[in-house]
Amino acid sequence: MELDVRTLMVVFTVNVFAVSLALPAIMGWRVGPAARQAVLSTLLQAGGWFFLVLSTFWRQQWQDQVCSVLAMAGMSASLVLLWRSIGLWTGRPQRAWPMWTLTVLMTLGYGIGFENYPWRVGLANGVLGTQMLAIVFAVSRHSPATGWRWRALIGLCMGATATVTFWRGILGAFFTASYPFLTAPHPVNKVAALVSNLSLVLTTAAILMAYREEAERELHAQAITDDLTRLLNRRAWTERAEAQLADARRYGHPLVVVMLDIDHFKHVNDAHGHAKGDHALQLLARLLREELRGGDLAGRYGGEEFCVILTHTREGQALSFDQRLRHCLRLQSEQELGFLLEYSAGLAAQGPNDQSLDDLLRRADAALYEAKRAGRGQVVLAPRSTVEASATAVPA
Ligand SMILES: Nc1nc2c(ncn2[C@@H]2O[C@H](COP(=O)(O)OP(=O)(O)OP(=O)(O)O)[C@@H](O)[C@H]2O)c(=O)[nH]1
Repeated sequence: MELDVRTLMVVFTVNVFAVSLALPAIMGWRVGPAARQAVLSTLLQAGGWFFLVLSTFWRQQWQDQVCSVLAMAGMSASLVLLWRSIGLWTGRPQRAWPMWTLTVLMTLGYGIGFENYPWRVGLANGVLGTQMLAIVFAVSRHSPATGWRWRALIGLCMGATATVTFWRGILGAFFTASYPFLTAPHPVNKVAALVSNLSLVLTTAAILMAYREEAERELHAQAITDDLTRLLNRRAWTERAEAQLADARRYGHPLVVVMLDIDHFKHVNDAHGHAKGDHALQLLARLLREELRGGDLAGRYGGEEFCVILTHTREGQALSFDQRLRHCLRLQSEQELGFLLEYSAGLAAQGPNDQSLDDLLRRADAALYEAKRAGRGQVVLAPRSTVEASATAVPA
């Protein structure tokens, strides 16, 4: 069977164009930056190949030079964009200027030295192959938040394409007589065309997998996050808090639950408007995030009520946390909201009688009620045992 290299290149170009139209049609237009750059990458690849095929109709004429330069620029830029989208998807974006610099220098060097065949073929393939290896490196870096399948697919495709690209570059630069032009029926050209076609199919599948993974991650984040404050919502907080509590019981480390509720919040809404009320909730959520340590857990429990788990923490440290938060809220609320915002808090340290999170929450809630009843703007520590707690607790 005789494979015609130019025909394979034309088929490939048509396929890349089809993919660059199909991807946005499948993903939609309102996608994140990673997916957008991946789509743009296929579009540039299609453009690059279009000019490459076009260039083969005018060998060694000025049209060949213009089309080839555009082809190299498009292909190289396409690789940079794919590399960038992988950085975003894996949560490890890198500075892009070295890659862009390579693209610009290669395009310039290629255009200026076009008459020198070994130079231009060696340079272009060397740089393109290097950029492909950068992609292989990007997908092979440890990224626990992303699946390995799509990364492995891209790594495989780019590894194979880089191999034929370097092979072509070495032939062009050092064995020019055996590799006279791009569409010559040389094995490297046939293999390159086949590898490119195969790699396009698999890379497209990998891009769609990465996109689906991103969409799933976003959906999950939305499902566990409170829209207004960006803290965990009640269900997610409860789930995680139960796990924290189980850990604390298993390893015997101290843990404190804090329930806090903004004081006179109805008045905040009535006097300053609902938007200001929302801003107040966001302010307290932000300060909570800033004041908490890594393993601690804050969530919006409902309306103007928040719940916090302080791990490896005893009552004294929890009281210091409350003092810090209270102090920051006083300062920031005057500055940002234009009025003083305060909260009441109930604090319950895990004791031997607490069988579940519900027990702890009940005691913290009773203490919060006490704080409200005692005049607000203060913290109350729940008595340690559930028996004592039920004695002081007043139904909320
Ligand atoms: N702006 C805003 N207000 C909310 C939100 N969720 C609940 N609220 C309001 O929070 C207010 C809570 O009022 P109350 O339960 O009477 O509590 P309070 O006025 O803070 O009184 P105390 O807790 O006893 O100090 C209600 O007016 C709710 O409408 C929200 O997401 N945004």
